[in-house]
Amino acid sequence: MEASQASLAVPGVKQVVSDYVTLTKPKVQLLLLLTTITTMYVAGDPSVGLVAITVVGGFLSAGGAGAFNHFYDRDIDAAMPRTASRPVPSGRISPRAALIYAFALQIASFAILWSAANLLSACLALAGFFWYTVVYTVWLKRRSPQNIVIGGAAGAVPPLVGWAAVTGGVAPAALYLFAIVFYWTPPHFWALSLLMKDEYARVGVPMMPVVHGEAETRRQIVLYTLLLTVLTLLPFVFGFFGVIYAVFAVGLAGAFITLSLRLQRRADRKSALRTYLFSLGYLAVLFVAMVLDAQL
Ligand code: HEM
Ligand SMILES: CC(C)=CCC/C(C)=C/CC/C(C)=C/COP(=O)(O)OP(=O)(O)O
Repeated sequence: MEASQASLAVPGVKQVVSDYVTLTKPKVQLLLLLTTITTMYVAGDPSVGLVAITVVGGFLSAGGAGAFNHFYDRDIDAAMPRTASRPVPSGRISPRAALIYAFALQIASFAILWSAANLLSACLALAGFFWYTVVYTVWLKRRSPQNIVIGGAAGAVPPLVGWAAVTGGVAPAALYLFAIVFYWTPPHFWALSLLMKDEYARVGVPMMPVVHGEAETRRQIVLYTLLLTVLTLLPFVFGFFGVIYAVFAVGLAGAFITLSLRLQRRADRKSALRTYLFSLGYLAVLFVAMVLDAQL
């Protein structure tokens, strides 16, 4: 009896490991790291070892940032059904442990990137960590509907980390890749926020549909998708990428614009979900297309 009570109270090793992995937002990491890896092959001809080290460093930094977000947002996460069962609000991991873990991961990231890649890539990852934790999570998320636009810059840092790891610098082309993720983030998140509006409203987080309404959010999604389209075509116009990239960029942009216009016209949840899901594939395919273009 006592033993079974103890096993109820103390989470098993599997649960603990799974919770600490959850703190790093692993699914989001897959796409963040895809942009890092593909950028590395656009920037040059990195060794497999350097790519592996950069992936580990990037994972630790973004994972630390995710853990900090779980720590800081535990009050609002506890009040939203989507997030209530996360490790910290559900009590399986203490806030203190999550905070220590967050900084430990970022310190490990800095040490690994600095020693095995270079100081610039380590500093850029640290800047991404700072932007996502302090600027987005602490400062803007609960204050302004522009939280995604400004705070979203953190998620655009991984290509800079990858570029710096390979070349030791940040060329204008790397800033293009940064800008692409930067302009992609608002349509990605705002489409999803249309589905989560009531939850955000309940906890007082001023996301776009809560503050400016759903119609304005759908309009902004179309606007940013158009800006993103122009931006993604510029590298072709300036000769940085060739025809392979252009074919993918035009095809992807056509589909993204079609979906965002349909979302505006139909104003239903299904279209919002489709636009959000497409945004994930859009970014992945666009970055892979860059590698194909650069290598073929
Ligand atoms: C401020 C910027 C961003 C915000 C607020 C945001 C927000 C979200 C939210 C709320 C979800 C729903 C799933 C969840 O609850 O975790 C999500 C999913 C996702 N996001 Fe973002 N996102 C941002 C930027 C990015 C960036 C830069 C990337 C990668 C380049 C990314 C990749 C993903 C992926 C892959 C998913 C799907 C994860 C899953 O299926 O659980 N996001 N995002
Ligand atoms: C280089 C570096 C360190 C980059 C870090 C970038 C990073 C971790 C981006 C994650 C984006 C994301 C999932 C935001 C959701 O936060 P949210 O708090 O709005 O969503 P939630 O309500 O699901 O917690």
